[in-house]
Amino acid sequence: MFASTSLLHQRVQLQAARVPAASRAHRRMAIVARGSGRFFIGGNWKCNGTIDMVTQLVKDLNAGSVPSTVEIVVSPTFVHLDMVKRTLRAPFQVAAQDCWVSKGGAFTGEVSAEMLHDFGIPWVILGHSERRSLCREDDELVGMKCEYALSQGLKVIACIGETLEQRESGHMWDVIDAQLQAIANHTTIGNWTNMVIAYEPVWAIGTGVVATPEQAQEVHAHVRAWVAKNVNPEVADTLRILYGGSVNDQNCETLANLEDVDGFLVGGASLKGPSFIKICNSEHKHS
Ligand SMILES: O=C(CO)COP(=O)(O)O
Repeated sequence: MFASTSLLHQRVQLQAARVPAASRAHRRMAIVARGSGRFFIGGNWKCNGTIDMVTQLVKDLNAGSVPSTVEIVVSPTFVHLDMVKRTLRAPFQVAAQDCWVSKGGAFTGEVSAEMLHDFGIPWVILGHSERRSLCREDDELVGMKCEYALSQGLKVIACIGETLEQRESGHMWDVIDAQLQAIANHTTIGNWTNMVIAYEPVWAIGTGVVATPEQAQEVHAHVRAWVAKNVNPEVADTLRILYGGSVNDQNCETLANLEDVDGFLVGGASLKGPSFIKICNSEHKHS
């Protein structure tokens, strides 16, 4: 089910219109030329899984057929991470769901970026809304985490997104801009190629209410325009902006076809192997 269309955002469309954007096809060629998958699918397993369940999920993913043009990264819990990394076949990669903000040491319960790098974990998700709300991670902390993880050679899936209250009260663009600004403050231009941005409206996460194609495209275009204006136009052209929030194997094709949607970050549906494989094939059908 798609959420009802909001009419909030002429400002963004005007802003987006001022920035000469590369076409989707041109953008994807540039992304491929620098060696990345032109479309990106993340599977965020959150705090789920037993050894048996994870073993079966890895088996299902390994048996699936996925296009070589798509970069696919699954993110198990810390305890399952090494097991999944060792048993999942290429092209699947793995990501941690978080890491500590600085060098490891006396920080009970934490896992540092250098430990992940040492284990050969290429990616980390940072700033997920569940960590922002449940663990009180603010914009500045998320920016600092991005900076440290990137400095240790990790690639980052940086999450942003507004709550329903922020959207309905007209504060959504300020919230999104502040989240982007904090990330940009801590990221060198060169490091943006090691980062993807995941737009995950909080009201769509785990609710079954997915953003409408208009809502998703509007925010993705805004994010690209913001990065073009405040970071660098070339960075914006090749930045992969993912949508997350109730993506499933039924709605993924419509969303994958949107101009500024370069992939997904999938929660619940990434725990079901066959569904996730279908989502991994959603963009391929449009190429
Ligand atoms: O939070 C998400 C991915 O990080 C989205 O979760 P759902 O796909 O379960 O809505």
